[in-house]
Amino acid sequence: MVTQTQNSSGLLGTVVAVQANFYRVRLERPEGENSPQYLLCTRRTRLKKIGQQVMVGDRVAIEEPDYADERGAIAEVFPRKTELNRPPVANADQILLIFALEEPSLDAWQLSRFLVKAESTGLDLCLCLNKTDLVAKAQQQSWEERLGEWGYRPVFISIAANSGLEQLLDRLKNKITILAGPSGVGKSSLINKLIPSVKQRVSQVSGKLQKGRHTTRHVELFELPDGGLLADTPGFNQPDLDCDPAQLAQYFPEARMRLAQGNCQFNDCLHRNEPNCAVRGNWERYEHYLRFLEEAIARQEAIQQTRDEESTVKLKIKASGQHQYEPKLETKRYRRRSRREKHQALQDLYDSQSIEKLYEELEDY
Ligand SMILES: Nc1nc2c(ncn2[C@@H]2O[C@H](COP(=O)(O)OP(=O)(O)OP(=O)(O)O)[C@@H](O)[C@H]2O)c(=O)[nH]1
Ligand SMILES: [Zn+2]
Repeated sequence: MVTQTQNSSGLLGTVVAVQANFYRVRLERPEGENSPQYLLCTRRTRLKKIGQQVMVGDRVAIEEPDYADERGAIAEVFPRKTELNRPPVANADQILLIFALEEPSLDAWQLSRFLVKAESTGLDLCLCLNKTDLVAKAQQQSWEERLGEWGYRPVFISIAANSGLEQLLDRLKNKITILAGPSGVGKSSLINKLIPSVKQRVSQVSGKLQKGRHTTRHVELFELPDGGLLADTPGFNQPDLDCDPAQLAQYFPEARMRLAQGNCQFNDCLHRNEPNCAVRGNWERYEHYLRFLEEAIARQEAIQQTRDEESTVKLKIKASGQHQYEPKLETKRYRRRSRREKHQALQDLYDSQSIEKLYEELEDY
């Protein structure tokens, strides 16, 4: 447990953008009306030494604020409620998954894949369907019913027609939300709509933070007008399902509900052909489950195989270009020497006056 820092300023904030060694921090309680709301901070050496990373979404304590220059130093990172690696965001409360009803047409398989991926993070999930202006009411209702069977109650919006946005904003209030969804569904349009003032685009304030904007590792948090932060992530069309096959059923609300009502005969049931399975049945996405399961198993097997091969064989490429695996010879393992041991070795070399050896040692010291 990290205790509150002893720093005199008692200044707390949330990291809203990270780029290289700089962190843009939004202050919780700006000092005064004219003092800055954001400080560009570095990370204290002490944090580097203990390997404490700072992520977007982290709640931090700041030392030595320089309001004139809008600079500061992060002295402490508070324990995280949640932590996601891809995208790298700390303390996120939920994922806002956005799809369009048309342009591009809503595809059940693609939607299902994104839903499963989102469920696998363990964060809450809010599904939003955009572009209601492009479909007839009946089509919207049919999706509403269908998704209800899947276990989801989507928020229907039209950014173009300005509809449903109040309801959506309500779901985002005072939360850290990660925005995700395929290309072309309206993610950028939504950000522009919800955050009308360009000034609120937190990373635009600084040239330094702007550079990495469209790289996959770059995440920025946008401040919502009524409180709350929205993390923009790059669009992707086919999320990889890299989850544990045994966990997959937990990422389908329909399967979760069946497992809550009854048990499978076998504890390690994968819900395929096993006898007395509580999950197998006549529900629409059962075929999605089966296909994703095969994918997750294949992925796991491929990883295992690569590991096995790496540990026992090495790839040799012959002059003819032919690839051949050969058994690996036992590699000599070097034990990492402690600093004290290294120091002693240097002292010995110095004493023996072997200058060349001494230089060699100094290079990796
Ligand atoms: N008809 C209609 N078009 C919309 C709506 N919302 C967004 N669009 C349009 O959809 C297109 C794609 O919107 P973007 O906001 O760029 O989509 P995106 O999800 O950010 O796409 P990527 O940047 O590729 O990830 C644009 O031409 C928008 O004008 C809507 O509610 N109705
Ligand atoms: Zn089962």
